Amino acid sequence: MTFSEDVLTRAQPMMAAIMAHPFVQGIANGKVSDDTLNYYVEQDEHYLKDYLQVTALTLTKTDNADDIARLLETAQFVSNESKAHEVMLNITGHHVADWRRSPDTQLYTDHMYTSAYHGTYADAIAVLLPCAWSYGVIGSELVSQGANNEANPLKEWIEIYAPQAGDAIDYNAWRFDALERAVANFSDSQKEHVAQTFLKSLEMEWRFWEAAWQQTQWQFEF
Ligand SMILES: Cc1ncc(C[n+]2csc(CCO)c2C)c(N)n1
Repeated sequence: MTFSEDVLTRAQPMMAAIMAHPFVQGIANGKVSDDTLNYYVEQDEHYLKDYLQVTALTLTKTDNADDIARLLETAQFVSNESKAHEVMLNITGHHVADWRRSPDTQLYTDHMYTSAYHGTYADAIAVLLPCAWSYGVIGSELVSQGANNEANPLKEWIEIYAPQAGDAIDYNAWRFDALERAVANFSDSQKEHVAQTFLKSLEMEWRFWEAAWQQTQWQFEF
C-alpha cells in the first residue's frame, strides 16, 4: 500500500462524517440558514488569505520547478473562491464585517502555519491537501447526486468545487503525487508524522463546517 493509499484509507470515516454533516447536506438540498452561511463566509475569508500565505511558504520548500508552477496555479484558484462566497452572500444579502477569527478557524490556520513553517515539504503539502481534496469530494458527490439542479440556490457553489471534465490537470492527483515523492525516503516514524499532519487538517475541515453550524464563538468578550 502506498503512503497516500494508507492516509486515504484512514481518512474515510472523517470524509464520510463531512459528507453527512448537516451543513453539507444543507448545501445539497439548498437549505442553509443565513446565519450559517454568513459565519462560514466570514471565517473562510480568513482561511483563504492564510491558505495563500501558507502556499507561498510551501513553495519555498521545494526546488522542483513543476511543483512550484503547480502551487502557483493552485493559488490562482483561490480567486474563484470569492465567487463561491458571492453565491452565498447573494442569498443572505450580508456583507463581510466581522474580521475576527473564531476558535476553530484559529486552530486550523495555526496548524497550517506551524506545519508549513517548522515542518518538511511533505508536511506543508500534507497540511494543505485535505482542503482541496475534501472539497473535490464534496463537489463531485453532490453533482453525482444531482444536487446542482436549477432549484438549488447553491448550485453554482457546488459546481465551483466539482472537478471539471475538461480540466487539463488533475490537481489533487498532482498533490498526492507530490506527497508521495516528498515522503519517498522517510522512515516510518517520519511518515507517521506527515500522516498525522494530513489527518489533523481533515479533522479541522469537519470542525470548520461544525463551527458555522453551531455558530461557535469565544467564551468571553476581549
Ligand atoms: C475551510 C475551507 N477548506 C477548503 C476550502 C476550499 N479550498 C480552499 S483553497 C482550495 C484550493 C486552491 O487551489 C480549495 C479547494 C475552503 N474554501 N475553505
